[in-house]
Amino acid sequence: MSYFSEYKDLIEEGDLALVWISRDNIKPITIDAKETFNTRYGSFPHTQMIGKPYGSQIAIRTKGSNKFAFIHVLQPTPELWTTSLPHRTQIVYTPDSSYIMQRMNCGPTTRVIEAGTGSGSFSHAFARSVSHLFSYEFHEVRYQQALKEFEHHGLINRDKTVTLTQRDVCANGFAIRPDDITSHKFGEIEEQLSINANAIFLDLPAPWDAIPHLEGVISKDEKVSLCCFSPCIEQVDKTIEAMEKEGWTEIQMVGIQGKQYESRRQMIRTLDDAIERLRDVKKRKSDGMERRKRLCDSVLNDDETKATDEKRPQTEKTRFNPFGKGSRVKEGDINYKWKEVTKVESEVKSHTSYLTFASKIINKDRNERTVKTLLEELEKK
Ligand SMILES: C[S@@+](CC[C@H](N)C(=O)[O-])C[C@H]1O[C@@H](n2cnc3c(N)ncnc32)[C@H](O)[C@@H]1O
Repeated sequence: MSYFSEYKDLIEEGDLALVWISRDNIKPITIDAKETFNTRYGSFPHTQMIGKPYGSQIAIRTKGSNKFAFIHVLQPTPELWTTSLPHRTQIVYTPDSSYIMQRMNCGPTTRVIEAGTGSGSFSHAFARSVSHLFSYEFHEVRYQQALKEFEHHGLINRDKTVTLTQRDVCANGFAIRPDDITSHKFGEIEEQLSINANAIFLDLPAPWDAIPHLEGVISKDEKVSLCCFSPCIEQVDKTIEAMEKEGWTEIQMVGIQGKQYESRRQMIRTLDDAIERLRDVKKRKSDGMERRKRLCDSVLNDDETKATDEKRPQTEKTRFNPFGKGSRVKEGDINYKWKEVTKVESEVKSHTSYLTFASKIINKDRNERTVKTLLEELEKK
């Protein structure tokens, strides 16, 4: 099965599962009854996970203490995989990949070319949504690792969602033939794979060398979208030059700036609360001054015992104070009033590259028959 596009309820032997330790710490594991997942908080035998529903919390008592350590076992998604995958290269993160896919109108009929495959982060997102992904990687070891991973994850399956090919696309283009190193199994009379791509994503150091090779492998009868992912503005400049030379239009460069928005509850504080708080501050100030004066007097009078034994006056400090100090109240406590607020991260994290988009329509002839059929269908509605 494809772990990334099909859902299942229960955790089973042999499954690829993602262990959520914290937001920044997610680890992929293959469920095996003989294995144990070790963390610095404790060890979790896989047998405790098997048979439980995905999303379950697994808790263990930590060694030498009465506390609990826990993890959550999740089903893989392309988004979670992006945050947990083994990095073989720089990768494309979800804020960029989701934007790119919607800009290129990716859907169940899209045939995508992706180069290079790298760590396969974007490949997993494409594979879930599109009709077919043709992914190219020229580095032999990275190609082999990606092939093994895609097979294990069910991306190269009977429906052949993904075709992975070892190729330098800048030097040799995108056409796939029987003597190429590729995951595609050629039939006896098949001479060349029909690619007919309508979306192309290039994450390469020199996309301008790959762009001239696209003409022969893209769809001729529909609008084709292209996106190049480049960290430097000089690369953008050279890419745009190549796009214009090769007849690509609607060129636009975009940068994604992502921020995390956290939803939380904030206690509603009234004017009475504010007045009470000011009274409390004033009282504690005068109590403190008096105590200090008494302490000085007793030291001057050499009355040390009295000074140390003197009990501190009771203040309102330990009572709940809606302005922060005092006893803590759990967020959402039903004894207090709350409102929903949004906390925004101050830092912008997701900008890793410039995204240069373009489009091309090769065959601009109006197909009168198709237009007539479409208009007739519209009229019927
Ligand atoms: C930054 S990584 C791609 C990361 C990928 N987008 C991801 O999300 O995991 C770039 C990859 O392109 C490959 N590459 C560079 N030049 C290439 C070329 N001319 N043909 C094919 N692959 C190439 C590199 O080996 C590298 O693995």
